[in-house]
Amino acid sequence: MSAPVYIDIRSQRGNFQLAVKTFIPDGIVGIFGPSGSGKSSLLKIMAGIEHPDNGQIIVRGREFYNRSCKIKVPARKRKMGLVFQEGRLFPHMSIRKNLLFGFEDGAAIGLNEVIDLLEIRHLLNKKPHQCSGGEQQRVAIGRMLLSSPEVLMLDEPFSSLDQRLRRSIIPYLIKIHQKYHMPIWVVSHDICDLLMLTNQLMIMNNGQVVGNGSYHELLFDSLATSVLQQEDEINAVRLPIYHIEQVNGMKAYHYQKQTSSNYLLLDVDQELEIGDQLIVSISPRNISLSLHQVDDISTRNQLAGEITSIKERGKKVFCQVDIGFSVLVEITRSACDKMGLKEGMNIYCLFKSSSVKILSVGK
Ligand SMILES: Nc1ncnc2c1ncn2[C@@H]1O[C@H](COP(=O)(O)OP(=O)(O)OP(=O)(O)O)[C@@H](O)[C@H]1O
Repeated sequence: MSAPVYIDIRSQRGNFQLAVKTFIPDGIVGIFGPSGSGKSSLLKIMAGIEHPDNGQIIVRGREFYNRSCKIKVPARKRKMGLVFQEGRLFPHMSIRKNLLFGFEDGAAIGLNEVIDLLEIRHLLNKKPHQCSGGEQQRVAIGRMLLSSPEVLMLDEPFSSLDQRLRRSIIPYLIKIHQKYHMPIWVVSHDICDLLMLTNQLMIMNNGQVVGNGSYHELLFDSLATSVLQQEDEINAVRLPIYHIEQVNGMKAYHYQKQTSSNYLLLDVDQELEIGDQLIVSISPRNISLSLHQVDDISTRNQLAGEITSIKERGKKVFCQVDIGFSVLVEITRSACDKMGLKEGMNIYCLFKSSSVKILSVGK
């Protein structure tokens, strides 16, 4: 649709040097890296709140910064919407007034649209302190949307909230992206939070971008691995529910539009409906591979797929398998050799219903 983002900047702040040279694609991008790696500094520079010492920034064809050409577009003209961790709502103003702050007539996104999208109508007459942390986050995002940003940037939008609350914002971010096709960049310390939103990650370390790509690619990238190795590998996937049926006394959730024998058998407390967007996680260690379906076994989920890649990470071997979505499966080298696993082979992924965690359910 539009050109992605090009950044080539250097910035010295005391002992810390930010030296970033990268492209950022459209879509939702998760920015991950240890504390002090420069994530917030980068977002502030992109927003125009701070400026680098030199370099160039181009966003969707517009040059925001070019030291040699003396271009320095001010923050208010950039339309880079940066939402801070704590939301920064005005405490003395009602939620309605907070939302309308910065809203200009003729803005691309209307007030009612934002109120409905973020489900905040019941909050309009309240003050920020009368809203929960999650509600305040939604209002802060709503206020930013009303300023018609071209890119929505969220700096640790989840970290002041407990896990359940902070994850409640994720379906709203997905809805924003689906509705407005707006690039969204999210900084988080929690890789699982990011993977609930997107597979596309940018990894930062010591002021540099050390990886930019899909989580599955980055897991096997030697530079990005220096950061990702601190984390357990995880499959976190977003699945739409297209059809629900009863199979052997359990509910089977079909996640592919076309008819398929692949479905998830899940232990779910809440009532799920067709059209729901389910975000689930499963550890690569909890999935087994089999060359055939296995009848006399208690493992209920046996999903047919194709091995798309086999890669090593330290002493571990990971198969990436397409079962209608891409999953990583951790196996031993000896199992891989004994089964003669190869890319392109048909395979079954076996896992217990109880090993699938439901992270979020949204519409
Ligand atoms: N204005 C400044 N003057 C001096 N040093 C600064 C300034 N701003 C940031 N820094 C330093 O830059 C480094 C990167 O900070 P930054 O906040 O960008 O990291 P971060 O990756 O967002 O960290 P966190 O995840 O903890 O928020 C830190 O060492 C910080 O102390």
